[in-house]
Amino acid sequence: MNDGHNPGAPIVSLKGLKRSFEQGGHRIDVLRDVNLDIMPGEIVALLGPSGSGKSTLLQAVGLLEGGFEGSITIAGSQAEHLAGDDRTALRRDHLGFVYQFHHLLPDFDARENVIMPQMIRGTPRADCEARADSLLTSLGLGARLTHRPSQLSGGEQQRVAVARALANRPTMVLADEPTGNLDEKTSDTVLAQFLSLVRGEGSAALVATHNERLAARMDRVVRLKDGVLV
Ligand SMILES: Nc1ncnc2c1ncn2[C@@H]1O[C@H](COP(=O)(O)OP(=O)(O)OP(=O)(O)O)[C@@H](O)[C@H]1O
Repeated sequence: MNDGHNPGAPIVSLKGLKRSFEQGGHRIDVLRDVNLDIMPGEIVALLGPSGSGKSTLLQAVGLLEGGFEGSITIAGSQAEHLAGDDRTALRRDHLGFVYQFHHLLPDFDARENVIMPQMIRGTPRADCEARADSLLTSLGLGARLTHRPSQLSGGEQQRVAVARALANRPTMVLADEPTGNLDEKTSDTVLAQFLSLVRGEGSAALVATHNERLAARMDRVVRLKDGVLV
C-alpha cells in the first residue's frame, strides 16, 4: 500500500472540495466547500436528502470522476491531479466500492466475482480463492460459493458485493446506499455484517445513506446540506 502514509494522518482528507453541474442552462453548485478528514479504521455515515450530492462526493473520493476543484488526499497521496495509471493504482491499492445495485458479473459465481479484483492485481489464484472463501464464509455464504448471482437472493448478492469490495484489503471502503435496494430487515442484517467485517478488517469506510437509524451504528455522522458538510 502507500508507503508514504503516516499512520497518524487521515486516510482521506478533503479540503475546499467543489463541484458544479450545468442543468438546463443553469449552474448548480452541488458541492460548495466540503472539508472532511477520515482517520484509518473510522466508519463515517454520510447523510443528506436526495440530490444533496452524496454520490458526487463519493465519486470524488473514489477518483471516479473529474471536474472537482479543491484538494483530495488519499493515503498521503495528493490525488486530485493524478491521471491514468497513477490514478488507477491509487484506487486499486486503497479503495473498495459497494453500490446500491451489486454490479456482479452474471456469468461468474460468487467466488469468481470476489476473486476478480485480486486477480487483476496479479495475486496467485489459490490465494485469491482462499481470501474469497474466507470473506464469503464470514458473511454467511459458505454454502453459496459456486452460486451465480441469479441463484442468490438480493441480500446474498449484496453480501457478495461486500466481499468483493474487501477482497484487496482496502484501506477505505466507499459505499453508496449499500443496502438501499433491500427490505428493512435484510438491510439491517446486511449492514450489520458489513460493519462488523469492515471493523474486523480495520478498514475505514464512508457510507452514504438516507437512513438515520443505520447511520447511528457508525462511528461518526456527517451531513451534506447546501453543498457543505454540517
Ligand atoms: N453528471 C451530472 N450532470 C448534471 N447534474 C448532475 C450530474 N451528476 C449529478 N448531478 C446533479 O447533482 C445533484 C447531486 O446528485 P447526487 O447523485 O450526488 O445526489 P445524492 O445525494 O447522491 O442523491 P440520491 O440520494 O438521490 O442518490 C443532483 O441535483 C443531480 O441531478
